[in-house]
Amino acid sequence: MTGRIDILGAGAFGTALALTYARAGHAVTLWARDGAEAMEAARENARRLPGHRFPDSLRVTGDLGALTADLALLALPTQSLGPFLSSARLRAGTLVSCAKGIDRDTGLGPTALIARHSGATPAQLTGPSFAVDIAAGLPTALTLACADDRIGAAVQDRLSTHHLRLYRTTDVIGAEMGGALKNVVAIAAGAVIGAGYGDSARAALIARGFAEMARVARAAGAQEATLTGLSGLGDLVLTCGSEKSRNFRFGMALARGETLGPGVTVEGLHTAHEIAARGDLDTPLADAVAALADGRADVATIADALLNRPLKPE
Ligand SMILES: NC(=O)c1ccc[n+]([C@@H]2O[C@H](COP(=O)([O-])OP(=O)(O)OC[C@H]3O[C@@H](n4cnc5c(N)ncnc54)[C@H](O)[C@@H]3O)[C@@H](O)[C@H]2O)c1
Ligand SMILES: O=P(O)(O)OC[C@H](O)CO
Repeated sequence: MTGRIDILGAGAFGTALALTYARAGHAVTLWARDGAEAMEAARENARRLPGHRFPDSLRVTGDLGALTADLALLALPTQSLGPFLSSARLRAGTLVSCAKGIDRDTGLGPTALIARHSGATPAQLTGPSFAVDIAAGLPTALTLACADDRIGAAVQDRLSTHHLRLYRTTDVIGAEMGGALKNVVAIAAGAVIGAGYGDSARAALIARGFAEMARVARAAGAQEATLTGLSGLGDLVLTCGSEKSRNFRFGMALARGETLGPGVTVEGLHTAHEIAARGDLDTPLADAVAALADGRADVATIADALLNRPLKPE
């Protein structure tokens, strides 16, 4: 079934989804905070996702009033969501967040922010997916999480395409936590590779990182099965294993004393700080990523400290 879909946020991911749904026959309106007119004229997002011409059924606007679909996707970075939602007063019946993080001001995930700031039904779209892969039309599987399973099933149906297959869950917390926490582990994995510790060390870090993800997510109320699915383990494997990931590249750069260019979205940095600041659980990797990013310790010191903790059962 095709229809109208609004997408808010014309970064790499919002643009990739807009291309996907416009190609599938939906009438898509993509809202951009900056540069809407230039994108509409060029029929391309040259800054965030170059090389993909917009289909005729994709329209770009800078006017929030032009958004009238009953289903809207929010493709903004997590830390922007709260301020944006509180001022935007969106009308859509269902708002699907694509953000992978935890809001540092409130400690809330994206769907709780939607519920706090709008009357819409909140849902979360998450899982292993690089914007460039989706834009290229490569096969991709994601998780659509919605507490209301009837609405979730309808959204799953509408947002699945031939190449983009959506699975569904009502475990919104699990899906959100998997997406947020895998970014922290990806930064650590990037640091391991950047420091030259090798693939075996990265595999160990991924496994221990997954144990830490499960600990934090369970404490937040997530179901175990969600964490071993696309939104947890699936996205962890992708993000820790590819230099296409900004979180992974950020970790590599940290280990090498380099920086990424300005304006690069690195969600895991905020999530690491949020988890480390809570201090209520055993989270050595989140603590390490926060310390590394703040310049409080270097990779060698952190690796020594992690390796020399008391031995324990797995
Ligand atoms: N890029 C990917 O491959 C990918 C894949 C899956 C999920 N995501 C998630 O999608 C979210 C967005 O990532 P992205 O890759 O599109 O980021 P991006 O850096 O490419 O773009 C972010 C966009 O958000 C806009 N923006 C930022 N703050 C804003 C505000 N306050 N109001 C309005 N617009 C604002 C920017 O102008 C920019 O267009 C992140 O949470 C990310 O984890 C990204
Ligand atoms: O580039 P990253 O690190 O934000 O990762 C993008 C997606 O979350 C991968 O699923």
